[in-house]
Amino acid sequence: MTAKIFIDGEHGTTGLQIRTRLAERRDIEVISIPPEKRKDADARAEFLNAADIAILCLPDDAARESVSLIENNTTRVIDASTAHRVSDGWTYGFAEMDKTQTDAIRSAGRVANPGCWPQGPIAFLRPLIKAGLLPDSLPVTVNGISGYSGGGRTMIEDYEAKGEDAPEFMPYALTLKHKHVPELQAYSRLSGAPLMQPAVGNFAQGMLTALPLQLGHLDRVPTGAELHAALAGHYGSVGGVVRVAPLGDMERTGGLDPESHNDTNDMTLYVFANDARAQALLIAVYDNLGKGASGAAVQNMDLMLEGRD
Ligand SMILES: NC(=O)C1=CN([C@@H]2O[C@H](COP(=O)(O)OP(=O)(O)OC[C@H]3O[C@@H](n4cnc5c(N)ncnc54)[C@H](OP(=O)(O)O)[C@@H]3O)[C@@H](O)[C@H]2O)C=CC1
Ligand SMILES: CC(=O)N[C@@H](CCC(=O)OP(=O)(O)O)C(=O)O
Repeated sequence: MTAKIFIDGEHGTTGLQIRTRLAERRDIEVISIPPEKRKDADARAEFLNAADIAILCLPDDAARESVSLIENNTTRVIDASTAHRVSDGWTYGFAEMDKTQTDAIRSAGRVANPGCWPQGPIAFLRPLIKAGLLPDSLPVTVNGISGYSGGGRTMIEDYEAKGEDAPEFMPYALTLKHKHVPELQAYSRLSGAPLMQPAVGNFAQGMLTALPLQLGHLDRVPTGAELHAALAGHYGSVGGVVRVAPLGDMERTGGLDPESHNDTNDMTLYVFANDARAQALLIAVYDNLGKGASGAAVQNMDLMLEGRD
């Protein structure tokens, strides 16, 4: 039977992107709530309970409300918000992070779609810690830049109103309490909280995340080639959409254009290193609305459909 998909928040930034990605699909039926009823809890409950998979593209509180409105045990959920990413009973929707994660998503009833910022750092840290090349106690700082669509409708309207007067590069999360720190720590398997220093740029879409690593204090310092080989081995064996670029020995590269992966679900991991100084720099490039949000949601939906009885 054709699976019924309900996108709660279909008219927002993430929801619209998912709608577009599903537009040509004939193997599923997207059931859409009339726009004027999109905040009517009774109407949402009806659609949520009629769906085989509900994809929540809502603010956190509304996402929690949607889950509470589901009264059956047949509607499966993908939540794109931050509400359930480290909650019991939820499967983290980053398929490539472990060999077992794809199967876990296939059979899950509740999938938390990852935040855009943590995905790059987790893509590096989880396999490297697992391989024993980095300790879980490593002090980690993440920086990077995202297009303004990462802030949803309000930020998009704000940047588009300012046009060229909007700041080109604006660091934020200055309280050092960014909402993605808990999932980044949990799924990287770090023992301490990473320090996140995100920034938003005056471009709509696309992002990169960077992990500069000082490794000189480690008992055993991994070389850049070892870090690269471990990542290439991991992503070569898990399948999926994460690709490892050849080991970088260059002053600069156009591959690090944060907009270069726009409208795809791809992620490319770059490793740069100065072994003599025991330093490495790990950079991930992806689309905040692709692998960072809507692309990952569709990837997770497809895995869940494969896992249907
Ligand atoms: N943009 C991005 O890059 C990413 C976003 N996310 C997450 O996805 C979720 C959606 O974000 P995004 O699409 O950017 O946000 P938007 O603000 O663009 O869209 C949110 C949508 O939800 C609707 N909405 C708000 N409150 C309610 C409610 N109580 N009941 C029903 N609908 C409601 C909004 O309607 P209205 O506009 O009329 O208020 C809007 O259509 C958020 O949790 C966000 O953090 C995750 C990863 C990346
Ligand atoms: C540029 C910008 O503001 N980006 C958003 C993150 C978008 C995102 O991933 O939000 P979720 O946690 O809902 O997944 C921020 O840093 O708050």
